[in-house]
Amino acid sequence: MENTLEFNSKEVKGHSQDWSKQISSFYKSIDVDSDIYNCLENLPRYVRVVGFDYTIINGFPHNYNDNPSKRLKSESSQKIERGTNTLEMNFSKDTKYLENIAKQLQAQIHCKVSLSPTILGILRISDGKAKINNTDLYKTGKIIGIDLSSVITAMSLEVHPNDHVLDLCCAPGGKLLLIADSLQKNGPPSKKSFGTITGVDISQKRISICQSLIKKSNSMAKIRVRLFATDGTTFKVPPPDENWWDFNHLKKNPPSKPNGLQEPKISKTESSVLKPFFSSKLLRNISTPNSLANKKYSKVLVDAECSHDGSLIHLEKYINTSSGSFAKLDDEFLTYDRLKNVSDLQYKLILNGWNNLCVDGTLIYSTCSLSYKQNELVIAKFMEKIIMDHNSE
Ligand SMILES: C[S@@+](CC[C@H](N)C(=O)[O-])C[C@H]1O[C@@H](n2cnc3c(N)ncnc32)[C@H](O)[C@@H]1O
Repeated sequence: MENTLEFNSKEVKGHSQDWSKQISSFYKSIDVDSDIYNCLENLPRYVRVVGFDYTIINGFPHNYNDNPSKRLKSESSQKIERGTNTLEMNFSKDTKYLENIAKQLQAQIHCKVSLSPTILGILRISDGKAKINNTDLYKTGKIIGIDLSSVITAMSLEVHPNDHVLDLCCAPGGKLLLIADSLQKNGPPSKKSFGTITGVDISQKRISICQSLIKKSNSMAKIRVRLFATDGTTFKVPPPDENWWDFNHLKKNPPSKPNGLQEPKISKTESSVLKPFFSSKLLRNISTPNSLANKKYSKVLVDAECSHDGSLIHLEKYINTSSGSFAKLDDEFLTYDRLKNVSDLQYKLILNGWNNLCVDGTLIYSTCSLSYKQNELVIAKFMEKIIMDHNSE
């Protein structure tokens, strides 16, 4: 099916009403409710309670009228399958804690806050425009804003505490921080929990925001994070040694040069020459032995740059603020040149994500666009390439 939105973006630029009609018909053609923008007025928003092991409650999706608190109390513990592990969750203890945070938040922002009926650890704020930045809970890093779809994307990686995760387009870092928390679910780093997350983003400004969010976070999981401000299409730094967290191991195997960094030899994005933009002290001090130069990540997330047409909250910001309009959205995100190049960029990002992924690893590709050109067609081109490469080996 053709993506009318992108093919016609040049013609509709500056004609916001046409564009709005056009996006509606585009959604209709892919079986998305064509009235999708009519609900822009009453969207809820979501926040994540930092430090949880985010768990889908009894499968997904759920009836939104369900009462999660009541249901969770009646099923005080539940076995959850996570990869090859079965985890026992104590819902009633978690629910009490979450209800308490929801109550505090409600008192601070003066609108209804409830537990998400689908994912334990997520709170639903009835008013999508409610601001959380001035609340104590946000300032002390106990909650962080996130879309429900972002939570589901990050959870789809099914991270295990020993996974080394690569997030190739990480800023501002909502998914990265959630994944870090999931790595921490068995407690501090150890032999059984040495997982890390490496975030990469090309935008210095956005990665600085990511760094601030990490610093603000109340979660110990930030010890597992390192960030690189560089191009995700060529990034090639291996994951850390599995003893990175062990001071004694470090003492016995000190890095050969300060910070384990060597003079650039090949390219700026090559292994062992690229300096992290941010990392915990332990992760910064590791040296990458030559034997690990070809080591790869067990999980890769490519949350690619896109046209943002599927993000209703994002669109609402453009349309319902005094300076906003569909035309502004066109100018900033849907220009012909941007759309022409974005699917090439997406293809290069997913291909490099694949090159950084170990055998039997998991790669998730996501966008906040509903367009075929940026989703199905990128995946098809990528699959074609890896099948061809495989056959010619
Ligand atoms: C959809 S946003 C990522 C959102 C992020 N994963 C999160 O959960 O907060 C896409 C990001 O891709 C970044 N980006 C664009 N081109 C890139 C490239 N060549 N390499 C790495 N990052 C890139 C943008 O700067 C932007 O921050």
